[in-house]
Amino acid sequence: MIRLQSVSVTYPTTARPVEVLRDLSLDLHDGRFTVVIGESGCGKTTLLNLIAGFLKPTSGSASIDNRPIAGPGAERGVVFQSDTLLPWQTVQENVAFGLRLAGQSPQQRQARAREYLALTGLQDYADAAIWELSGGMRQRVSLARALAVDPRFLLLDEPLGALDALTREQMQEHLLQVWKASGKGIFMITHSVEEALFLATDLVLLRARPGRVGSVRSLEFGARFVAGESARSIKSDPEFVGLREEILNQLLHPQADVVVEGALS
Ligand SMILES: Nc1ncnc2c1ncn2[C@@H]1O[C@H](COP(=O)(O)OP(=O)(O)OP(=O)(O)O)[C@@H](O)[C@H]1O
Repeated sequence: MIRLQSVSVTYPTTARPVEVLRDLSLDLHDGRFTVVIGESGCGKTTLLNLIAGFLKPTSGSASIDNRPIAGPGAERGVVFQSDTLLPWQTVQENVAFGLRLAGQSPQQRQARAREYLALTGLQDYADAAIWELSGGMRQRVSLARALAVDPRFLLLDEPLGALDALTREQMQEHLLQVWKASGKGIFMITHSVEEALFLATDLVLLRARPGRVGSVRSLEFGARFVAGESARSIKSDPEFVGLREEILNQLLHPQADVVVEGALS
């Protein structure tokens, strides 16, 4: 389990120190799909950077299995909004890239890359060049590359934000299928309330200035999708629609916060 305990982050900018997160506590459980939503600038990426080990808290602690997070680690794979693929390499070479750093033989790397290309539905594109792929396919390559090193947690910073609406819906379904098949813990940032509701098992609303947890909810819409219900049926369910409006209202009128107890541990 990844645990953030009373973390605060203050950036020492040239004008004056900026307190971005204050006294934030959050648990990320193995195998759960935690989604963070909150207004622009409330500190979501800062939170992801803490979990990834790119940043240390100004105060408080970030730990994995009670060990302090001292930097990036192979058990936490990160996928960013814009892909960071190597354009001169093929799809399969990109997926195998991280495995070279992990010290695997060429045969092991190719076998593992093929396995994760199949998981992300890209088995027919192994030899394609990156520039031949659509935005959604590139994000799937990024996902396959992060999964191939077998992290316990995937950290996704607005991974679907640059995609058109239809591809985004398809990728949401795809993410849930990958989550189910891989059993990984996922931590994801999004700006879309609908996306957050559909994907999250644990939905975290961040409050702004300084960023702190407004509420945490346990949800089962994603579990219903992986159990076989269609995305359209789930997203048009009155319960889903009602929650979407409620959360939009909370984002627009922060005083409407409700902290749901028991979802943090
Ligand atoms: N390295 C930094 N130095 C100084 N200020 C920073 C730094 N990184 C982020 N900030 C500031 O901290 C605040 C939170 O930034 P962060 O990127 O974490 O928010 P966010 O919720 O992810 O935003 P968005 O939704 O717009 O991506 C912003 O005001 C940003 O300008």
